[in-house]
Amino acid sequence: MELPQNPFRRSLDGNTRYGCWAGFGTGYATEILATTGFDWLLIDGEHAPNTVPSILSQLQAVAPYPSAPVVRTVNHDPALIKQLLDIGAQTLMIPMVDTAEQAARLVAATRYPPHGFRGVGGGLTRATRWDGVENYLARAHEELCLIVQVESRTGVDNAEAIAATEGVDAVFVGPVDLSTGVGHAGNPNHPDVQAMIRRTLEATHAAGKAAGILAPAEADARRYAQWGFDFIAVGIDISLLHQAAIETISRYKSDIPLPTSSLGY
Ligand SMILES: O=C(O)C(=O)C[C@H](O)[C@@H](O)CO
Repeated sequence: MELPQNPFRRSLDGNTRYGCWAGFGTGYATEILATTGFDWLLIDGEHAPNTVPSILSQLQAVAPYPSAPVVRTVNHDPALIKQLLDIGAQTLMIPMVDTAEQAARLVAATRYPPHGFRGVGGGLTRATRWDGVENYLARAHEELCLIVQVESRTGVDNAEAIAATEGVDAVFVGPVDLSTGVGHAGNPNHPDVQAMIRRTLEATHAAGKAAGILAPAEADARRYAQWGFDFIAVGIDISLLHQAAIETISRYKSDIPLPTSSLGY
């Protein structure tokens, strides 16, 4: 069979693509999201209770739907990256990338020798459809998409070099970690943080790469779309359930405390 296409990579055509964080860690919940019209879904292996098997079940659950899966790793471990690629993740988001050297090593972790050091799983893997994909070893990289997260002052300072790293396809700003790391905890809208976000966006576009960001508050998402962000996560499933539950019960009970965050995290 032909190498499966990567719908996320192919969707990055200059139009803003809207996504949702998938944080429940189950195929059942992520499949529900996949039926609702989001362009892409972030299966979060960093902060959600996910493991390689739970990510596999979510990839299988969303496969029939148009929402493209993006898998976020918990760290930079090449062994974990190998496992996630082997179960068929084609788009990876890696958190906390501060330097071009880190970015280059992450690229190498996704490529087979001589272009990198990914180990060969061959017929054991869903990625190769159990050895059914023709020329997988030579062609796998064509349908991979590597997104690195810039979410520190150092990362912003190095944004040009990170974005220009060959094999990096996109840069995703982590507004919560960035704002917290520079002394504005929970306030990505602080002018200093907004300037850092804009700088990262411009550096990414100057390198010819796509830029993404998380913005659950509608005003933020609309502003970032206007700035030219290519993909924006406009919701977090956990927060959507939490908010809807509170709104529902507070129609019947007057003593329910309303959510304090206006950012929607
Ligand atoms: O720093 C950020 O912003 C992110 O990387 C996203 C957070 O990790 C997200 O889990 C907040 O809910």
